[in-house]
Amino acid sequence: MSHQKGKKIVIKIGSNVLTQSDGTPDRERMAALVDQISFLREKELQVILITSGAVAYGRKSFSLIEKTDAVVQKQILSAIGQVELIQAYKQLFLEKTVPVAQIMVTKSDFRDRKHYLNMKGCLEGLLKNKVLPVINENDTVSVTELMFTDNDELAGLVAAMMDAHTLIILSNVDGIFNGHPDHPETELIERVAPNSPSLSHFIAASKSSFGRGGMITKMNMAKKSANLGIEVLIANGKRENVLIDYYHNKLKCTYFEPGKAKLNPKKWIAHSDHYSKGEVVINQGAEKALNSGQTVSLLPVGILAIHGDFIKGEVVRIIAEDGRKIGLGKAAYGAKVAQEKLGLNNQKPLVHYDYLYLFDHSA
Ligand SMILES: Nc1ncnc2c1ncn2[C@@H]1O[C@H](COP(=O)(O)OP(=O)(O)O)[C@@H](O)[C@H]1O
Ligand SMILES: N[C@@H](CCC(=O)OP(=O)(O)O)C(=O)O
Repeated sequence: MSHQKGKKIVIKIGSNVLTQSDGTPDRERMAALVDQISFLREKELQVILITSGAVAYGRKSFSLIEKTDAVVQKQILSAIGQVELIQAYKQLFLEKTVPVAQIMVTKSDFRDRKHYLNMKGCLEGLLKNKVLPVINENDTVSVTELMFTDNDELAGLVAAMMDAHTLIILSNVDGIFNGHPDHPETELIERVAPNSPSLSHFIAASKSSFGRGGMITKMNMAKKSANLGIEVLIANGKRENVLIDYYHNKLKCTYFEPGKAKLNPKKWIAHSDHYSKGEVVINQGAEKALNSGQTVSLLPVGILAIHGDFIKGEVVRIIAEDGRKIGLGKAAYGAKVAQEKLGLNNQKPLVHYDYLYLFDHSA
């Protein structure tokens, strides 16, 4: 693995990496990671940081005085903790003369193309100006269904959006093990080839004390990102010199080999399942054509039904006759026009090939 100048790396740090076992902030660990990120920047790699820890920091710095609803509690703690978290990063990066910027996002910011491009433009501007973007989910407004599964999902979305070369997920384990990491006989899975079968049977539902999603989301997100051409490493952020070892290609971790990179616009579509506004049911002929490996767009002649409402530019879910989810695509026109063209020949594609993403059923 060589590290070209300008290589874009997204690094995600989990809550557990930044806290000690009793939940108090682990300043030493944060300082060590700040040093290492600064080292990568000195080597002229571009880094985007996704960091969890707001709730954990808030919990340790503030005690609620009134009986408060659990959801509001989390909102309060994250709002309080985020200030502490970013303050701690700012102070430490200042010592390294690295300017930082705080970016708080919600799932809806990935919902439409406009928000998405605005966010991307801002991050690109920051990188160009050599500012380190420090991203976290805006937990004060993201509750229940508006939430990302966790920051691993957010990190995958950001890596795809920014066309990153590498995504490094730092947790409190060395990677994915072929059993529970606490069992002595389990071994670290060091390499995962593109399109290899799911590893979910190895993963216990347990998660670390402050984590939200657990290893399953990390694995799903890592596979998806690798299929989009991004190399993904799940590694132990508590390990000394984890990022330096990454730089010197000697990191012990789970490495997801990147698949062949696909066309760029497809990356945001691949991550848009939750945001799709409508469904397009296609016939068997259309399904076969789309899966043929050829450059095929989705034409109205192969569409059996349109469900839900969507406008031009929004993402639609593509469904087989028997209800299987086949893929996602950006609609070239809205649901109303699509209804009129249903089953007709010689019509403009509803989803152009460049904006069509088919699910990989091995993931
Ligand atoms: N097969 C496995 N390999 C590695 N970790 C596993 C496995 N099964 C369960 N886990 C658990 O997943 C946890 C990491 O996920 P999570 O709690 O979400 O961390 P983070 O806070 O870093 O996002 C580990 O601490 C570990 O206990
Ligand atoms: N936005 C939350 C992050 C929640 C989360 O995803 O945590 P983790 O599983 O540790 O990455 C916080 O800062 O506390």
